[in-house]
Amino acid sequence: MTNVLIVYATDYGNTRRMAETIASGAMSVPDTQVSVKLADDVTKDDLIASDAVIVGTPVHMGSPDWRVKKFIDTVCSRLWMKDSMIGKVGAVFATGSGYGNAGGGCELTMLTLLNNLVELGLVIVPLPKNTPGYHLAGLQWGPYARSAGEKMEQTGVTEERLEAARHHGANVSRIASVLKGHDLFAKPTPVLAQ
Ligand SMILES: Cc1cc2nc3c(=O)[nH]c(=O)nc-3n(C[C@H](O)[C@H](O)[C@H](O)COP(=O)(O)O)c2cc1C
Repeated sequence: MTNVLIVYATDYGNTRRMAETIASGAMSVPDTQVSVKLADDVTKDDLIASDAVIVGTPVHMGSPDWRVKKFIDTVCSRLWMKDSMIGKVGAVFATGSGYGNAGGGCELTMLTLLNNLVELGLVIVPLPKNTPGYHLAGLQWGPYARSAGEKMEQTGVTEERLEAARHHGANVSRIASVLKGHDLFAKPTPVLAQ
């Protein structure tokens, strides 16, 4: 069984909708168990039990939601210190209103999260540009869905903007199932470890 943990924060439900869509994509892969949790509720044990962690956030002033950052600083950091997450799989997603139609900081937001996941030693799953739905809601870093329309009217995340997210979940699960159980990264020698 491959355990996929999806962590997110939300105020208005857009990022939750995306999290649930990614979960449905992951669950479409046989032998996958998915847990979807608010960043505030995730424990150290949730992370240890996972084979893949997918972190999502609304874009807030060009950066991740503070609750996601709190999760990184309080829960992930303890495992970072112990090297407990090295070799698991990681991925990100985001929603935003995208003021100016140029993303409104979504790339910086996703890169910030990816940087945190790389710090943990996770193997990152990107979103290839030939993914169905990429042209509407994709970036190479992961799915990014606008929750507003051309005139900044609040449309919510529409169904067509969720297609890439569904594939992202399935991609992560498939990749985690292949990597799971393999100990591939170099280890410190006993001398260096002392
Ligand atoms: C405090 C705050 C700051 C925001 N800053 C940005 C921003 O910099 N760029 C952007 O595209 N959208 C921004 N938004 C819009 C949200 O990212 C967008 O509405 C998102 O889909 C909300 O997700 P949620 O429904 O999961 O809370 C901001 C929203 C709030 C509440």
